[in-house]
Amino acid sequence: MNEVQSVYIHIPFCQQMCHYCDFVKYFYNEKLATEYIEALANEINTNIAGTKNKIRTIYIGGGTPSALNLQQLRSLLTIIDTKFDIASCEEFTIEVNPGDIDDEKTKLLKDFGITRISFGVQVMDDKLLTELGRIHRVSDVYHTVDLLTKHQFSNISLDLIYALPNQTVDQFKQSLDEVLAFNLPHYATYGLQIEPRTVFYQRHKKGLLHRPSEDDEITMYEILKQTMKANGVRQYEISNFAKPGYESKHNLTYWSNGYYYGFGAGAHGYLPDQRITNLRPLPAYKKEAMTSGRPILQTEEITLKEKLEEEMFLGLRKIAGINKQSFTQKYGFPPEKLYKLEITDLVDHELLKESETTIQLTDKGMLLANQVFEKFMLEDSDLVGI
Ligand SMILES: C[S@@+](CC[C@H](N)C(=O)[O-])C[C@H]1O[C@@H](n2cnc3c(N)ncnc32)[C@H](O)[C@@H]1O
Ligand SMILES: C[S@@+](CC[C@H](N)C(=O)[O-])C[C@H]1O[C@@H](n2cnc3c(N)ncnc32)[C@H](O)[C@@H]1O
Ligand code: SF4
Repeated sequence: MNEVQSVYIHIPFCQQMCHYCDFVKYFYNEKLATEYIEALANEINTNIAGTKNKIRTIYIGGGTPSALNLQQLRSLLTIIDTKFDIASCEEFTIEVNPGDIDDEKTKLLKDFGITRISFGVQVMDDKLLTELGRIHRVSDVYHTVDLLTKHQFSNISLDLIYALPNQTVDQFKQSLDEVLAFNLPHYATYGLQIEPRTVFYQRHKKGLLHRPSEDDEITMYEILKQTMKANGVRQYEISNFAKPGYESKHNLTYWSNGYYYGFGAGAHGYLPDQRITNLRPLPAYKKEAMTSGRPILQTEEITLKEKLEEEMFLGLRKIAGINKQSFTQKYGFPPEKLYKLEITDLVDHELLKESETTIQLTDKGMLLANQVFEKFMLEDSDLVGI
């Protein structure tokens, strides 16, 4: 599909700075956030002509979109509602942090046609939450699930992080059982990454972070996969699990190498053959968004070589893997034409499995995904004669 399917909108404000997080975010401040929504409106209006444009998915992420106050949320949703046809949109997600929404905010989200909530829980243990620098507590999780249910939100995705400092395998199991008891249709579960520019990174460098062993992390991932399966929540991506029909359509745009707009500070977009990265610092973003409406840090042309590499890295993240026929339709030749040796080698090492129709990661391949993806990097000379 050669058209833009999705819209991502970034809200870079949080009530807290979690110790592990390096996404684009600032402490929430009412004035700053109001100015930001104005800048965002200008960026969207400059880049999207007309009104009620058809789009398959919209995702408001952050930062913490639910940190905005009622008026700011209303302004944001009004801009989106003017520019995009929400009624025909297949999935409209907003990220919500536990304890951040009340009756009024939840009703507003419902009234504006939001269909999916991505809920940032991380772990069901007050001590571990405190150590992560989170401000919510387990009781907030229960309260927010009740509120969402009361307002008839049923398409909820819950985020967990595992392999946290001081977390045992048993504690992880307990968190998993507790969130599965909510019986939600979607769970995203990430192994903790230690990112530069975070408190955890500094502690890690000083040897002060007590992370679980690699074996424990692998055990947690295996428990995760087994427990989800036993509960009828199917793995459809390395870190994502859903009941049938609830796979995230927005994220599937990313993993299918589809096109999307990215609006807001630090957001990235992928438009036909161009990757666009927005300015990250808030003052620079605001200034440019208010003047030119194009607050862009860089625009990169995506060459065929990069497109093919990304098709493989992103496609293999999906449990369904790469469909050879779809690949051939898109590029005019099958993946084996370019990657025959690599595929054979990875199959021999039990990192990939190949059938007539698909190429997929094995369970072992999922644990070593980055090593697999590396093998699909190309040299310009590989494309000669293609
Ligand atoms: C950037 S956050 C935004 C959503 C929301 N503010 C929250 O905190 O849940 C999106 C998700 O990324 C994941 N995440 C962020 N930093 C991470 C890290 N260093 N390692 C693993 N997962 C991380 C968390 O699960 C989080 O829910
Ligand atoms: C880590 S994912 C979590 C998705 C969630 N588990 C779900 O299934 O809905 C979401 C985060 O990725 C980042 N993100 C997603 N799309 C983005 C884009 N186009 N530009 C910049 N950041 C993006 C945002 O920080 C967002 O909070
Ligand atoms: S994890 Fe979420 S709430 Fe915490 S700092 Fe990152 S974006 Fe903000």
